[in-house]
Amino acid sequence: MLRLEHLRKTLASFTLEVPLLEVGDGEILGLLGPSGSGKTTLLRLIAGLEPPDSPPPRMLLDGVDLTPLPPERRGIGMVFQDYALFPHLNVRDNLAFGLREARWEPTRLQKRVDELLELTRLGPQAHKRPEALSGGERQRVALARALANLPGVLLLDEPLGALDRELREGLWLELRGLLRRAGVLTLVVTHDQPEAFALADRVALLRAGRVVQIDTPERLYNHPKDSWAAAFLGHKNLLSPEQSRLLGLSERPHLLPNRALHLGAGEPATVRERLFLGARTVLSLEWRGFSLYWEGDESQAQPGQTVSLRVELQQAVALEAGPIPGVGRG
Ligand SMILES: Nc1ncnc2c1ncn2[C@@H]1O[C@H](COP(=O)(O)OP(=O)(O)OP(=O)(O)O)[C@@H](O)[C@H]1O
Repeated sequence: MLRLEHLRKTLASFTLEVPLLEVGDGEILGLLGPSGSGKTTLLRLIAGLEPPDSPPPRMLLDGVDLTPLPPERRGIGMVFQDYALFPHLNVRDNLAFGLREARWEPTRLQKRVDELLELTRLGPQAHKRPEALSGGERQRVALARALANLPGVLLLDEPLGALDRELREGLWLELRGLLRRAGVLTLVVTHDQPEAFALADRVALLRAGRVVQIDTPERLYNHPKDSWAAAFLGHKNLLSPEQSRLLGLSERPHLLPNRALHLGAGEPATVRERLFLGARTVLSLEWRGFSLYWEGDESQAQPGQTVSLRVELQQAVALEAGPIPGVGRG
């Protein structure tokens, strides 16, 4: 288990402050937050690439404090966005490199490389150099190399960031499966909400150097803490305290999740805009003077038409006050 206590780092006007963070054995924790929220700084502190502020924190890995140890003695594997593979070495030698440096005995080393090729299903590519690999294959080599020396913790910084959107989505299943098979406690940084949800067992949401909420993807999405978290996680229908009151809810911010909105058998709503996104259709609706977004499998409703909308207000989720205003009125 990894347990961080009283971790603090100031960089110019930015401060990262993590009073307590625990990650379980074999757990994949996603670090999700906007640009500049401190995700990379947190990884760098754990890896020992950045010194923490004093008084020194405690960073316990299975009870051993990593804080005084240099990076190479922390038992941490890292994958950066650019993968940093050795271009002149084939896949097998890229994987063997660190093990040779660590003076692994040759038979044990070859066995470990074979295991890694099997784990990452890179056997057929073993004799190719990085230039002859696809983006996804390079990413797997980088991951295999980070796992080579049996690290206690794996740190992934935007591991799919070098790949384009469609390829990234295709690799979520593969990467998730690979991490599961590897069974190593992993922290994975991403600024992409679906990616964090797809890869992680739990997600820590960072804002301005603080972990504002940490939970399973489902609970985080269904019960964001405040309006900021709800908006960052992709929710569109946020009500201000005043709007909540007008709808008969308590006078605090609320989230109307998509499951609360049903087309058919309700009150009239005017379609302002319709977006067809392939698997989903999005409608921007005006209902009782509120702007609401509906999202579903299909709707043929066109801008200017009136549809019937049923809003289940009992599904509204109460939020703490946050900086994002509610949905537009009028
Ligand atoms: N060496 C440094 N000196 C001064 N400020 C720094 C330094 N490194 C990072 N920062 C600042 O610390 C803050 C957090 O940076 P960090 O890279 O951890 O954020 P991030 O969440 O990983 O962002 P991104 O998603 O853009 O990579 C930013 O405001 C950044 O400008």
